[in-house]
Amino acid sequence: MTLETTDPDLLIDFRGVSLVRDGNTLVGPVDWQVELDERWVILGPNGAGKTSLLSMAAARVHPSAGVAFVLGERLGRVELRELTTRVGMTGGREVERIPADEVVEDLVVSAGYAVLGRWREDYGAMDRDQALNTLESLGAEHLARRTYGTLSEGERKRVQIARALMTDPELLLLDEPAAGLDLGGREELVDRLGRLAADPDAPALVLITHHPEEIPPGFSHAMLLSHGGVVAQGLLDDVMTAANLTEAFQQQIALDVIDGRYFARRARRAGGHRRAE
Ligand SMILES: Nc1ncnc2c1ncn2[C@@H]1O[C@H](COP(=O)(O)OP(=O)(O)OP(=O)(O)O)[C@@H](O)[C@H]1O
Repeated sequence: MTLETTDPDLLIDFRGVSLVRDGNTLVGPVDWQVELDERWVILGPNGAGKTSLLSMAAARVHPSAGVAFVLGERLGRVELRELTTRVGMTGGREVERIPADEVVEDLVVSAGYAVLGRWREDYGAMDRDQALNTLESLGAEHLARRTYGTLSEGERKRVQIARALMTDPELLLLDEPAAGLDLGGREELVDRLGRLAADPDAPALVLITHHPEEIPPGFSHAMLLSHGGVVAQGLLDDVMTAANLTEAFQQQIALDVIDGRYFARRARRAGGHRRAE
């Protein structure tokens, strides 16, 4: 591949990509390729550069250095706005601007028109059906007539994902979708995202999380970031090791895999074991 072209099977093709602000490198240089049917998780401590990397994949910002293709278009050579409608993203600033009195169905259906808090008369029956189907796929169809402000945090997260899916994006980026959820809400969301990951018609997925417990079953690849650099990336099982997590989080981490899920904790020092009575 030349600097001007990318493999058509790659939805994200980053080569030596960095994002620099005020002289500080927030992330990079990163080489990263995401294929059509891949489901990626990006994991790393606070400030590692996860959101910075995702904002370039979302075509929200241009890289400061390197060559970046998103959905076959080279960032810097294409109007970012042309790409943003093809990439769904949740967890960005837009979420804070959702009016409390917005009806859930309207919120989801209006995604196709990239508007917030504005109900248009000309949404067709097909749009409404698609919105209800999308809500249903996330187990949220019963919330369709509720106002957004009355929803629990877990319900809001599912509605936000439904809104992001409404435009049939080719790539869906989820920035900490389980943040702020209680145990039940987290497990419900992990289950829904696992089903999305298993759906062959679903877009390619990239999910940011701080916690291995939040990686849904069916995710295929992972990238571990620390201090703006890549600690490891590749197949999920190869990347999710105690040694890699220990390096990324700069403390001794022990890791268990139970029912295809990862559970991490700080490793006990020898002799430090106390049994619960
Ligand atoms: N516009 C900016 N100017 C300067 N520094 C920035 C800017 N945006 C982010 N940073 C810094 O860049 C680093 C990476 O931020 P980023 O939000 O990408 O990390 P993150 O891994 O998503 O963190 P978190 O897990 O806490 O959300 C942080 O140290 C942050 O303070």
